[in-house]
Amino acid sequence: MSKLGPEKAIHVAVVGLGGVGKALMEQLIETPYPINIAAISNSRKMLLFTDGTTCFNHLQWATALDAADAPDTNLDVLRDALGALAKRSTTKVVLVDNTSSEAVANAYPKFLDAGIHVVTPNKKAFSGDLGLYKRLIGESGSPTELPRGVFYNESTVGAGLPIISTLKDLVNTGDKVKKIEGVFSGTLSYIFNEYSKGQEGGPSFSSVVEIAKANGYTEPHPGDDLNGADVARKLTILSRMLPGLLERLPNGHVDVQPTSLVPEALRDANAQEFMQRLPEFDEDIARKRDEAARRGNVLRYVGVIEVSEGHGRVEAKLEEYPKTHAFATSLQGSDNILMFHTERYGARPLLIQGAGAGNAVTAMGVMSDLLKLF
Ligand SMILES: NC(=O)C1=CN([C@@H]2O[C@H](COP(=O)(O)OP(=O)(O)OC[C@H]3O[C@@H](n4cnc5c(N)ncnc54)[C@H](OP(=O)(O)O)[C@@H]3O)[C@@H](O)[C@H]2O)C=CC1
Ligand SMILES: N[C@@H](CC=O)C(=O)O
Ligand code: NA
Repeated sequence: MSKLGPEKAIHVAVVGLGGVGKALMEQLIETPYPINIAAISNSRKMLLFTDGTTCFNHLQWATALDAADAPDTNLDVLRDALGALAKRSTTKVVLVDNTSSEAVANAYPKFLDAGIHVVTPNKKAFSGDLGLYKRLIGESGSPTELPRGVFYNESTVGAGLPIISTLKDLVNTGDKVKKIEGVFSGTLSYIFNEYSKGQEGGPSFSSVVEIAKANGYTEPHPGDDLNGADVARKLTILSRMLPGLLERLPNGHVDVQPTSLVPEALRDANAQEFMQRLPEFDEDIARKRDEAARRGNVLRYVGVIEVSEGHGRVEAKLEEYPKTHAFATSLQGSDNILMFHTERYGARPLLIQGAGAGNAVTAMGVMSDLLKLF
């Protein structure tokens, strides 16, 4: 329980109020830690409370945003307002990005340079352009007036599960990570956990995808999960944290070519058309499931990162596993399972398992990152 008084309150701007953003607002309202909401925004509207004169009622944020005549969601306006607040405040100012927007991700360096901290479940900045990533980790950039902000991104891999923090701890304490393998997608885990239960006559693939979407596991466009891009992003995020891996990969950078489960005809479909037309392709994937079942196996979508003497490998693929394998027996719902094979955890890997997608658990990871700033 926090004993911190209101004078210790950190200032938090919440950008993105979809599934994760709404769950975060609930946790911000409930928390005993002192937090001032400095701004809220979705893709259409933004409300700023950085001038200290607005009395913001946390409980009515949705009504306030809906009612607002505030069409400006300009990130420079937000950065300037938060930057000014950072200059005059004795406590920290934080941008929380709960979008999957590349535009917001691209703006992080400007926020960090203005002394604003960044907390986010958005994977784009840490898995996209290497130049942007180098700016984020401070390998490039120019001197700043205020001390540079720091970023926390626990929920970018395994939602609230302590994956990023564990990997940081392993690396920072000098352990040598040799291999990370597991099921990295909550959506694909849910889909194959449920789908493998049935055989001929079981649930259709598209109906299971529909439930994963309704449960808040999927990306805003479910094709981003089914084409393996989301797993590839998570593998890239972890790979970039692993000393010595990049130089062992072909061309010196992570280039995951994930197996895609998206039918060719739906490759360019928008989210709505994608979901409408997915049932047309149910038979193709049912055939794969039934063939695996006849061999006594189940389907699982897995990721592997390997670093060995002179060699590196990063892969995302659909594999068959015997029904007795841990990936077949121990996973339920949207579970992720990650195994860290390291020098110290030699004989038996360090294992992390639990819900790897869902609004509440993702918001919990974001919230836990925010609490690191007190
Ligand atoms: N759901 C999960 O289990 C997990 C999600 N994540 C990540 O969390 C993030 C959010 O996911 P989720 O909540 O499911 O997504 P949603 O689609 O439910 O919500 C996204 C929100 O972002 C807003 N938005 C989009 N673009 C902008 C922009 N340029 N400026 C301001 N707001 C914007 C949207 O506005 P509007 O309402 O106007 O459309 C919406 O409120 C994603 O990056 C996802 O990868 C990470 C781990 C797990
Ligand atoms: N869509 C993602 C959400 C978490 O990153 C997943 O299913 O794993
Ligand atoms: Na995590």
